[in-house]
Amino acid sequence: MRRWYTDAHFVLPLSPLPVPSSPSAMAEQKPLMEVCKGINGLDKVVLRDARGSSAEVYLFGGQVMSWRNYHREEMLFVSSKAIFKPPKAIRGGIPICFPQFSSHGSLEQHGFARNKLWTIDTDPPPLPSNSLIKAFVDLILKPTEDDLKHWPHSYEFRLRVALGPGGDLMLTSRIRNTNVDGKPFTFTFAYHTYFSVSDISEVRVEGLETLDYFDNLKEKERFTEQGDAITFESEVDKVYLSAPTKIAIIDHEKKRTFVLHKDGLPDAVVWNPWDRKAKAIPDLGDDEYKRMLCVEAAAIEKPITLKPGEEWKGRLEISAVASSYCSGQLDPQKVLQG
Ligand SMILES: O=P(O)(O)OC[C@H]1O[C@H](O)[C@H](O)[C@@H](O)[C@@H]1O
Repeated sequence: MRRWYTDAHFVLPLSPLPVPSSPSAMAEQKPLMEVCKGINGLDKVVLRDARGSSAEVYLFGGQVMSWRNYHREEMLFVSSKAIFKPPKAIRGGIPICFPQFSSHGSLEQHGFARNKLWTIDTDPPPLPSNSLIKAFVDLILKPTEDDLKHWPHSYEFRLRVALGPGGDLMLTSRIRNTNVDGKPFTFTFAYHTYFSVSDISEVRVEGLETLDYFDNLKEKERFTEQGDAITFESEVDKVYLSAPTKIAIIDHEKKRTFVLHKDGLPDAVVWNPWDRKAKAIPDLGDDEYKRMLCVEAAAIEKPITLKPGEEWKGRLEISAVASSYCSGQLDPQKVLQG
């Protein structure tokens, strides 16, 4: 594998560059993976595939901040008031909640991973030879001496962000216990994904019907969801337990369906702050709750425990498909072929 480094730029072709279809396509051809400056000079990695989909990952937070389809349409929501000043977490994209989801423990809300500067692994493990992935980056987070004072565990967290065939966004987290004192550690986790939606009142979530959930708005009391797809008309903050591996977010107005495929992440959080809470969140516009929905693949109810040397893996794949989507049909392949 070849690599180029310059002071301002770091470019890593992951496979032979695609053959452009025309001279203008040739002029537009850009590297599949590039490191450059984002908002407020923060470093970001840009991934692109040959057909024009892309993803942007900020090293601060290891946070995916953009995911665009072939038509260059943005799939993720980022608040217009988002603050890009470490160590404040950025409101939007896909913050990583680790080693604690929400306030389920003694650490700061959602743990510290979203407030840390991650590094790029310049020599990542290779993709499997049969992989269809065209562009990817591996980010790594390890504790500093100072971090160990707050959470006394050594770990290596490797986050792989990839663009799959069809422009899907693929996130793989591998967390390894590297403690040398023989001690296990326990954590909870979420991919806190902010989806961009046309109008929250026109959105339906399928796949969570009849599940049990903890309602964060009712002191985490346990309830059972009714049989209908989930729709939105007020604040929602629920942790659905043992959710299926596939969940669909159907945006009627945009005629778009997001299909989430999760693995190693049993739970799913659904959050929309609605009008009153949106006004109380300083880095969210008053009306922006209408254009966002968080559906978060997570491991919360049963925290993960790792002994030294053990590794945990949690994967999320998201595809965005045109909604000729049939209700109740959660297989993205069928949707694409339909
Ligand atoms: O404001 P943040 O710390 O980013 O948290 C935003 C939201 O995250 C999750 O979805 C939680 O379930 C909510 O209770 C929380 O309000």
